[in-house]
Amino acid sequence: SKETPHAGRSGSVSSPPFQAADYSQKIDVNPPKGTRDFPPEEMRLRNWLFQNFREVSQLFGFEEVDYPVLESEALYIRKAGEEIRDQLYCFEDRGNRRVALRPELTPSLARLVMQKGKSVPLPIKWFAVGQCWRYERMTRGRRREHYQWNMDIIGVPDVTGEAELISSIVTFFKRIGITARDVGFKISSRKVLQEVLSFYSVPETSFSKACIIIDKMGKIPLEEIKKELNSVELSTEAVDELLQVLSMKSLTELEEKLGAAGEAVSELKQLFSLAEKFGYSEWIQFDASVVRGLAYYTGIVFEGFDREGKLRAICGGGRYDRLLSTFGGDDIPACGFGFGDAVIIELLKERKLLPELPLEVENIVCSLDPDLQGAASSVATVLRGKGQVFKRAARINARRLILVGSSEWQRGMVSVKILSTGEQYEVNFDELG
Ligand SMILES: OCc1cccc(Br)n1
Repeated sequence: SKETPHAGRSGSVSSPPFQAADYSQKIDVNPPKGTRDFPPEEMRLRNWLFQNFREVSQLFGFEEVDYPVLESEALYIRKAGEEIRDQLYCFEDRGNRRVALRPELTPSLARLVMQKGKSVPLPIKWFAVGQCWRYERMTRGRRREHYQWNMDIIGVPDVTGEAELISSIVTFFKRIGITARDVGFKISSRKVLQEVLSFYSVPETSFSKACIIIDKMGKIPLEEIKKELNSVELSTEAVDELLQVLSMKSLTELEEKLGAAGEAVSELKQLFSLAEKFGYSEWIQFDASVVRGLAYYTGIVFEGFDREGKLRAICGGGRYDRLLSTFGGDDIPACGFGFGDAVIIELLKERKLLPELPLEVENIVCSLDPDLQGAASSVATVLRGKGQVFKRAARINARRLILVGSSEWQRGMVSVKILSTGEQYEVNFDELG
């Protein structure tokens, strides 16, 4: 572009604070790699999905919160080798601060809970729907942003928290036509892992790293998994024992292995018993291989999966009782889940359950005479004032066409045409509402 010298206040010439637009090159009209636009039709589907997220959250008595998309990078610097850390969308801002586009919402929630301290009575029940980011090499062509629905309960130490969270997700699935034949929840507890590793006096510092490695099972070769577990101080014997336990799919089998006295088995049994009471037993199954890929989980973990096995996990969550202390705060028991906006839409498409969301319009107001534009505006304003929603374009399936014609207007009347039936009648302008 032609550089126009910018005479600063002192009159000296400095380089312009910005490059003037260069109109010789057409800009790339696509959004940045890995991101999406939401034109009207896609936006209606997104609003429908988020409305269901919000209504279910409020049905369970949760309050909506939100946080900045941009957070201090420090919130996400965990040393457990998580994928989310490797893909952090981070940079140094103009104030030389290390910042990141949030890859998840839970650390922001923990920060806000710490900020609020004792001013917020427990239990806290908050939900959020927020855009989250990752910077992934586009080789895999995966998205770099998605919207995540989160529900979190802070201050409830027992598994009633997790039971309620799973119930809220089941409620959501039912509202949008998904049944237990389409989707299930694999449920386990990181205390299973902890109890096995404690038999082999594996250092506590290896626990989170071991969880992250195990979460890669099925994604990388088993030999690689074993090697990585050895590298975080698990003996070959401990690894073999662990892999054997992780293959368990029955609580009875687990109880035979670990005994009934430990927290892992007792909490899982309590959760399955509560599931009976909530009426969602058919949706859940024990699966010891579920550990989830976030370092801070400390107890029950769960993930929603599609029973046809075609899609990635639909949602996931669990208990994270020690997240606040990793930020220097006092620990408060907590559990929560994240539910992305992409896989669920893929599932609805698969199951032919996408909702029909035509643009709905009540009225189109149309003046038949250029001199009646003002009158048409008065009619539109009255209709709007009465909560009527209308759009002027003729290509949308409005219910009524309000015609402001000269002869009728002189009699204080407007014509109303019901587009679906063709029925037409006159209405006194003063009685429009
Ligand atoms: O599920 C992990 C994740 C985090 C941020 C953005 C996207 Br897309 N995916």
